This record gives sequence, structure tokens and C-alpha cells, in this order.
Amino acid sequence: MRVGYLGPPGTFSEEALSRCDLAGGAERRDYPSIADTFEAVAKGEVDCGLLPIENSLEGSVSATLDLLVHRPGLRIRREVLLPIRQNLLARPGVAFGDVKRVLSIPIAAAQCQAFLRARLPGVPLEPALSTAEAARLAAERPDAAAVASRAAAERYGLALLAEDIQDGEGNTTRFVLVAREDERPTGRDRTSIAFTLDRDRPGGLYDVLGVFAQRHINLSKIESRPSKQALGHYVFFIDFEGHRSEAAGAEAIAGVLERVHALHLLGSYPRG
Ligand SMILES: O=C(O)C(=O)Cc1ccccc1
Repeated sequence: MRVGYLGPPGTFSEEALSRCDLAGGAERRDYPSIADTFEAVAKGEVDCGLLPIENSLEGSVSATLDLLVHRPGLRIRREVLLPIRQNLLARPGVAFGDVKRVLSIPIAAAQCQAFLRARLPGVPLEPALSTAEAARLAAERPDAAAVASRAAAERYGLALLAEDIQDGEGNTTRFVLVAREDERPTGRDRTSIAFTLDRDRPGGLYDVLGVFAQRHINLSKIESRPSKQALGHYVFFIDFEGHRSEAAGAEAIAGVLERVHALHLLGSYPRG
């Protein structure tokens, strides 16, 4: 089995992959971006791919949600929850006063806004494709620091300028393993769907939510993203407890189908 992830080695995605039972003993391939990882699975270059989907401080990873909807065909087969500790890394000998650029993937830098504003006021953020890529670049630049993991510091020979710099406690990221096929029910599953509504009318979303409420099906997430068709037109994402091939889940999906314009089944998978 071949598994793709957002590289280079030393990312949180790689750490999440190590916690994924399916991936035990699998051959790992790293890709430069979330989109490249997704494409590699869609093309069959790898059997599955691990993508960050949601962070407890920053919310959804829009790149992942958009790919699941706009490049349909892949299914979520696992979810992995990873506690995240961010650090400020720089070449050994670099002090705070030397740092003229902060490098990281924007979702990681956003988890440390308060720290960066307090300790590096006015220092611009230079976006990188991942935390480990930021660390790799910082190893070549004495004017830069990276927001990344301790593992990335060790791998790229960087010192820890500051540890545990994320805003608030309990910073956790949810990752999903996507593949070209579905997962079988385990009895403790979650299902992710995405849909658009027919037209702008009172109660459209309420009707869809009612399908779950009437069946006493618990929702664990609801989110909307622009549909990319027009301002004010949205794709809604819902996660609910249960598997889509079990009676309650299948009935709920049939009910949703009657009330929406388009429905995407993003997958049923064991709850993490
Ligand atoms: O860049 C990484 O290390 C990733 O795996 C993406 C990411 C970034 C910040 C928090 C969680 C995941």
C-alpha cells in the first residue's frame, strides 16, 4: 500500500500518518501541496492520501474541503486527531532581533497570531506550502524563522527560538485519509456529506437539518463554503454519526437527497 502526504518529511501530516492504523507498514510518498497529494490519489499514483481538514483554533482547511467537492470521486476512509504544538525555529545563533520574515503554511501561522504579534511585531509572514517546507527554507536563511514542529527542528538542524507558541490550549487538527473506495461499517462510524440547495427560499437548510433531527441522528459538524458559482451561493458540509450503508444513515441520505440540489457523499469511516 502506498500513502501520500503533505511533505517534506517533518510535517504534522507525516506525524498524523504514523498514528493511522491503515498506514502501518505502508510506503510513504510526500507531495509538495495538499492539492498534489489529492491528485496523486485521484490518479492512482498512491492508494490513499492524508489531508488536514480542520483545526480547533483556525477552523476548516479550505483547500481540502474544496477539493473534496470540486474534484469528486475520493472518499474519506479514516479520521485522525492530532494535538498540535507549534514552535518558532531558526538557524542556531539567530536571535529574535535577527528575524525579518516568518515562514509557514498560513494555517500554522494563524494558530500563533497572538505570539507573533507580541514577540515579532510588524514582521511579515511569508507563506510556505507546509510547516516542514518552511523549516527547510529557514535552514538556508539567517533572516528567517519558521513556525513548525519539534520534529521539523531536529530534521532540518534548527534551534527552538520559542516553544509551544500556539494561541490557547487544546490545539488539535483533524486529518482525513482519502482513497478511491469506501469503507465498510464498524458500528462506530461517521459520515461526511456536502450539498447545495435548490434555490434561495425560507427554510431550505432547516428542512435538511430536520431529516437528521427527526431520526435523532447527532451531527458533529456543519460548515458552509462558497460554491464558487455566485456570491451568496454556498456548499454545506455536514458530518453525522452513523454509516451510509446502515439503515438510519441510508434513510437520512435518501431524505437529504429529496431536499437538495446536488449531494456529494464524502465517505463513511470509523470515528477517530
Ligand atoms: O504543514 C504541515 O505540517 C501540515 O501537515 C499541515 C498542517 C499545518 C498546521 C497544523 C496542522 C496541519
